[in-house]
Amino acid sequence: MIILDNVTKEYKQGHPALDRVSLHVHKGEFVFVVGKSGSGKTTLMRLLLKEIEPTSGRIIVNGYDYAKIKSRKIPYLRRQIGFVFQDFRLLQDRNIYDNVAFAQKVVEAPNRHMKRQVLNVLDLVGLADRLKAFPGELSGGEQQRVAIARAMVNHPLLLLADEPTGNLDPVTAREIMDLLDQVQKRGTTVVTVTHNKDLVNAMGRRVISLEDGRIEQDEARGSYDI
Ligand SMILES: Nc1ncnc2c1ncn2[C@@H]1O[C@H](COP(=O)(O)OP(=O)(O)OP(=O)(O)O)[C@@H](O)[C@H]1O
Repeated sequence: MIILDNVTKEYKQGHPALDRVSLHVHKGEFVFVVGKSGSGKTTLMRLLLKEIEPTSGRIIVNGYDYAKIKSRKIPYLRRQIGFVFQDFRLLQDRNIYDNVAFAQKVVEAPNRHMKRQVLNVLDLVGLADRLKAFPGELSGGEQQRVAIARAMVNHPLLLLADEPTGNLDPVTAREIMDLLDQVQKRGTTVVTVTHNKDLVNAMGRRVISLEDGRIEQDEARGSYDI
């Protein structure tokens, strides 16, 4: 699903944010990426989203070689990747239904499927009864559920989450992590950047630790003990 081969990203010459990182993530895996501030976690996510280009090395996601992909194919690639951010990034002037439906419209899904799919994912995240609410009327945890529903509505093969629980209390954070766990159980590969040691240690999943742009540890049922 994800192959990184000797990937380096230098924003400024001589200071690699990622330094010769090689990594394989299999289809359907759940992976945590941990590490101190500045260790390169967000850079890794941005490379996987093809928001930025590596300075050197090779990135292949779902069979797409990022160096070779034609620009007209990039929308197809992005359609297969959902993402969730710490600050939710919902459209404040749209209701919950429209926030999720908007992701569908972006990929020009046929209208007759749209409504059913939106309702399905909102049901999955437990918000089927809040369709008409606006983001400002929801708690942080509920807003993150909407963001996850939006990320899932196109049935992505890969879900990238950058600090999805960073703004949430511990109980809500656990609920969001359990939701990502369900997303993975439905077949989506999930890569989650987090600083939340308790959750990483509770979930017993693969943990990739970055330090100064390099992979320090990569453990199948890892813990977070930096
Ligand atoms: N756009 C940019 N231009 C220049 N340097 C950058 C840029 N983005 C990140 N960096 C640098 O790259 C390094 C890695 O940053 P990155 O944001 O990937 O770290 P991080 O592990 O996500 O940190 P945090 O946990 O604080 O979000 C840091 O030294 C950072 O200052």
